[in-house]
Amino acid sequence: MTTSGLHISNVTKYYTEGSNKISALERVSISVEPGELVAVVGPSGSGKSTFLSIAGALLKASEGEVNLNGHLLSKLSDKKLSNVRLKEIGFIMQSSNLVPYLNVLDQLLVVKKMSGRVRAADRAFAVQLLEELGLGSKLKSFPAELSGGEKQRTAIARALINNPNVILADEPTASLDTKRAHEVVSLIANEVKSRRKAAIMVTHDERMLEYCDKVYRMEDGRLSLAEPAKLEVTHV
Ligand SMILES: Nc1ncnc2c1ncn2[C@@H]1O[C@H](COP(=O)(O)OP(=O)(O)OP(=O)(O)O)[C@@H](O)[C@H]1O
Repeated sequence: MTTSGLHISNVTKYYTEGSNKISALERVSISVEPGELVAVVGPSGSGKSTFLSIAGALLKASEGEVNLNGHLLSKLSDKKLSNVRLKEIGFIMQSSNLVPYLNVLDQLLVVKKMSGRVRAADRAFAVQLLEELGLGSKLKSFPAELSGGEKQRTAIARALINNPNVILADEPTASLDTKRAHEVVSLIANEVKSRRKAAIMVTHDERMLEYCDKVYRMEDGRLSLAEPAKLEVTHV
């Protein structure tokens, strides 16, 4: 039976700088089930980017294991890892990173093209996702014609187009005002619930924690479940 969701066990990551060994993560463990949105908060330099890169198969753990929807990442070749990244993971980054010369619909279809042919059903799914995210009237608009919130919503739809099992979001509200930030994170939460994705969001933004099922805190490379009463979010 395939293990669904994202399961990270005892992951340690060392960086070497000359003769120095820097420990960025220490025996980090977390399980995220389908339909769950968890937040990771913590001060700058605590290891959040390293953690998200390892969860997203962009960086290898020094020790420990990542099980991503049944794939044990330490056992995969680089080619298989890039396939896992393309098919199993949707990334939402701080800035939407849209291609300036593609319209909103094509931003999604170009991702589909990278993993094969674009079928009529793919186009229909892309339109459905964009409609769900309130972009039904913007299919032919170019990034320069969109607001910050619309760009980020396009990035959410793009993260979902390959129907990945895991969503990883890195400070998705960094460039948004309060209203747009709420809109974007509540849409991420809705998609995670309705499409049963296992999702992790790294955030400095305290206002967004209400949308999350669990909040973890990263401190000096160690990850722990935050008690709501003790939660302190560090702003940078
Ligand atoms: N490529 C690298 N080589 C050496 N040390 C690194 C490298 N990347 C990160 N580090 C170190 O690992 C630790 C964790 O860094 P990381 O970027 O994961 O933290 P972060 O919580 O994401 O910080 P921020 O919120 O500022 O992005 C820090 O001490 C950092 O200096």
